[in-house]
Amino acid sequence: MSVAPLRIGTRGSLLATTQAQGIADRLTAAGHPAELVIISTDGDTSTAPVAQIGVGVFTTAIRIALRDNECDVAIHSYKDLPTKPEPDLAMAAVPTRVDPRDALVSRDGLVLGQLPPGSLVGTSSPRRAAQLRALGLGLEIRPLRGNLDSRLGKVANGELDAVVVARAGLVRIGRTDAVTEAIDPVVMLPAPAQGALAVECRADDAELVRILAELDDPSTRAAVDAERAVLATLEAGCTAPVGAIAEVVESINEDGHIFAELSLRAAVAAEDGSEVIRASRVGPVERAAELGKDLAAELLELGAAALVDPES
Ligand SMILES: NCc1[nH]cc(CCC(=O)O)c1CC(=O)O
Repeated sequence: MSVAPLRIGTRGSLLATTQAQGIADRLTAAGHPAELVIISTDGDTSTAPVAQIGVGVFTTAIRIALRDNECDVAIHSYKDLPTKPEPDLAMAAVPTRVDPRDALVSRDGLVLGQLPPGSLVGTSSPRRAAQLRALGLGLEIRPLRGNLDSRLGKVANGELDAVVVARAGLVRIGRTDAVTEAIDPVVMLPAPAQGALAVECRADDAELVRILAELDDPSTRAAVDAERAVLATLEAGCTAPVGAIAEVVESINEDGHIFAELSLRAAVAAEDGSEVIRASRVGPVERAAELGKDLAAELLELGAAALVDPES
């Protein structure tokens, strides 16, 4: 290996650079000095709703930089990655995820159930909007984009009564103080892979694949594989009203032997909140992707296709 530092490609937002610096620090501590390379993505240069810009808005430019050898490693928020496989890139590590739940940030510390009807709640995620509407609380959903600070600022300045964002983002930038409720997945299922990072490199960079593998957390990888298999099977993208969460849980067999299983829950919601289709199952950790695929098939049997793509 050359002695030049590993170049880690990342977006330039506070959230992105914080999470990428965490990976760089771990690599440096393990004897592989690393530095960040900031890459601007369509999601950074456009203020249009993400659902309009299309899939891969936060990730495509970083992957191009990786392919063009402008960086050696790419770090993405895993939930921003399209589900389409990229055979020339290796998912070299999926580090331990942080809390995957969505978080409510409201004025006056109100939790969801305390927000009066008519409260203005900011989110541009169809998944969050649909699940919020399905609660039947009479909340008014308002579009919300921009970096985390500006989103929180809209609550602080009174423009909105509350916003819903990924709790993981607030954890990473040290703003968990702002959270008024970590929303239980029974109330709102997070986006598939929320709170997880994707660490990619070129698939033919065998030595780097081996080095990055040290950052991998197999339980997080299994959970994310199951959640994203739901999304891929439903042929839904990162802006679809699809939520999923998987967790490795301990089970016990008849001989008293303790073993790990993967527990997966998923939901598809109508954007107007009129319907939410839910399903869940538990299966072997080694069969994470099949578990997700099977669960998606069940959701489709229950009528999910019409909710994922209302035109169909
Ligand atoms: N592009 C949005 C995005 N991508 C990843 C995160 C949060 C952190 C994560 O899920 O790892 C966010 C912000 C949000 O949803 O509030």
